[in-house]
Amino acid sequence: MLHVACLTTLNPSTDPPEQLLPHGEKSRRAMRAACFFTATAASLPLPSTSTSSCCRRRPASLRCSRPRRFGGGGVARALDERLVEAARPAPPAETEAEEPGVADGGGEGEGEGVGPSGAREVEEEQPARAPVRSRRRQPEEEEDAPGHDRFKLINGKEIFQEKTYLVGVECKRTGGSLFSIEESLKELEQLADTAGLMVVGSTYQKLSTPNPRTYIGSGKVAEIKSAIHALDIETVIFDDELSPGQLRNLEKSFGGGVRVCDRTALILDIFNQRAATHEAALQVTLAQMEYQLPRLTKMWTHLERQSGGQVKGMGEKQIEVDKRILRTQISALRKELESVRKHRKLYRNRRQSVPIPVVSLVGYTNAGKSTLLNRLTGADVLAEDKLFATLDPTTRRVLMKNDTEFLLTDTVGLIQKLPTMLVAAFRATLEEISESSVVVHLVDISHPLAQQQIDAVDKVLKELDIESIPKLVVWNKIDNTDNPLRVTEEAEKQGIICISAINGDGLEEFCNAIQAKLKDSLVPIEAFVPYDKGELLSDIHKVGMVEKTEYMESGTFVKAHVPLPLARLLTPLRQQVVAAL
Ligand SMILES: Nc1nc2c(ncn2[C@@H]2O[C@H](COP(=O)(O)OP(=O)(O)OP(=O)(O)O)[C@@H](O)[C@H]2O)c(=O)[nH]1
Ligand SMILES: [Mg+2]
Repeated sequence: MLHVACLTTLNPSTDPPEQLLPHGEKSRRAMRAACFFTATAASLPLPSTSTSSCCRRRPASLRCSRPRRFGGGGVARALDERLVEAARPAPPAETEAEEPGVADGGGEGEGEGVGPSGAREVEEEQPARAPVRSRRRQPEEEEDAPGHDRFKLINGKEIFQEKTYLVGVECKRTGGSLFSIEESLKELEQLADTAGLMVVGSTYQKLSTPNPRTYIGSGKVAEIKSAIHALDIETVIFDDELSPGQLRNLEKSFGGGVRVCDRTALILDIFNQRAATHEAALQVTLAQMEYQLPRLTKMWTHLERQSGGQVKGMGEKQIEVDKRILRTQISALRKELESVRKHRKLYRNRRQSVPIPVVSLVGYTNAGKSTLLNRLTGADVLAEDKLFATLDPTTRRVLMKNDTEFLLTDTVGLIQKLPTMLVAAFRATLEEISESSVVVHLVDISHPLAQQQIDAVDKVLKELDIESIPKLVVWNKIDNTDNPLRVTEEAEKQGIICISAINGDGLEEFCNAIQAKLKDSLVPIEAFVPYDKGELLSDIHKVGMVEKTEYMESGTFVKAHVPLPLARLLTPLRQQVVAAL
């Protein structure tokens, strides 16, 4: 079971969601705290998996280098605080409600280049508080609590829309980026929206190289700090992956409980929100833990402070303990994932024993893959105008007009700057693609960045090493283009099929093109099928292309193109041809 982990509510069963939100003047911060859920299986001991039906989740379980009093942190924070809770000595009764101190950080570049309101003052400013409890809002609270209108229902869960500011960097040196900085920020905004955040502003900076301490220059840091105050920002998201040190330094510079995270954490959070199966949940949790490992901070300096420095160095030691616990969890998760994968492989092998060719749908997120699968097979896969609607591959049978069939597999959507740990985590899922007979690269041709999206997908496909599999490029959403006729003409010139998965245009041509591609992957055979093996003949008709059949005294002579597994199965009958004729 995938636990819903409220950051300071370590046991959902003992902290029922009915517990009340604080309201009145505490409301804004308190609300952030109260909705601070993450569906990540990040608990100690080893997380188990399956989406919890539990109530409210905090949006974007975005990392935070240190525990906070309110809001903040998501998965990373859940891990941090869990580790603190698991290992901290029982406090005396009157101090029970105290926050376990804030980290001084530690790690590269720590504390350097911070703004005038240094981290320490900011930390001291934060008031002591009672442990944050997860709870549902009571109806009577709805109107009282300022910001109640910022709760949004996403995937059946109530998400608090944090005010978010986006930051990008255009690096002159690295160049070669598929997307311009404006385009990339626009996509980041879509990702933030998918995660349930409320984007209220953005900025970017052109740099020859990113600042190793704060990623952006000090002037930009100051500018963002002003925006944070002016717009009441709660979360700042960077468009590129930040180092643990950069994250910490930025949080210190911005101060005031503002959360800083990066695109990777945001994507991980969306995946976490959307993981619907055991395997997907395991994969996402593993990726999140691996992301978090180098970002664990020493949270134990509160002990050093409390004891007047007598336990100096304890924070240092504790971080090692925390890391060890996390590593143990990671290796247990890997083992669990391995066994889940073994099961799936068994299932796949069974599927391969039915010699129906498999066609994989790949493409940029939101290209319309699930819509196409649903349209062709009557499946009921979630298709919506959000990024990463699909995480798990779904396979369905498509019956073509001439009674031949193939299996169509919908896969997880791809995106530029896909976090490497996610590619690694989802490699096994993506490997299904490598076992298909044809790969369909579905493109949202109505998207202004269609070409960049094509290039980004090709880049990942190259990594998967599947170039030997016949590929069919299909332009989808033709109905959504300004000039469908001109686009179709252009497509014809390039031998590309145009479809509209939503209204069904071009689906017949699509199926014919699949059939032609499949033929490329079929093996020509001639076989003599005895009448008592009639089911083999019907398999040949179903999955192959029959050129000639001749009914003879004791069986049928057939000349056809069939998938390799079936050709193998027919080997003895192929040898009988000579004898039969
Ligand atoms: N106008 C138009 N919209 C489409 C078409 N096909 C899909 N859509 C819409 O595009 C959005 C995304 O569709 P999905 O099928 O979820 O896309 P996907 O490729 O499966 O997305 P991920 O699962 O995120 O990778 C939905 O709102 C669909 O209704 C089409 O042919 N025309
Ligand atoms: Mg989908």
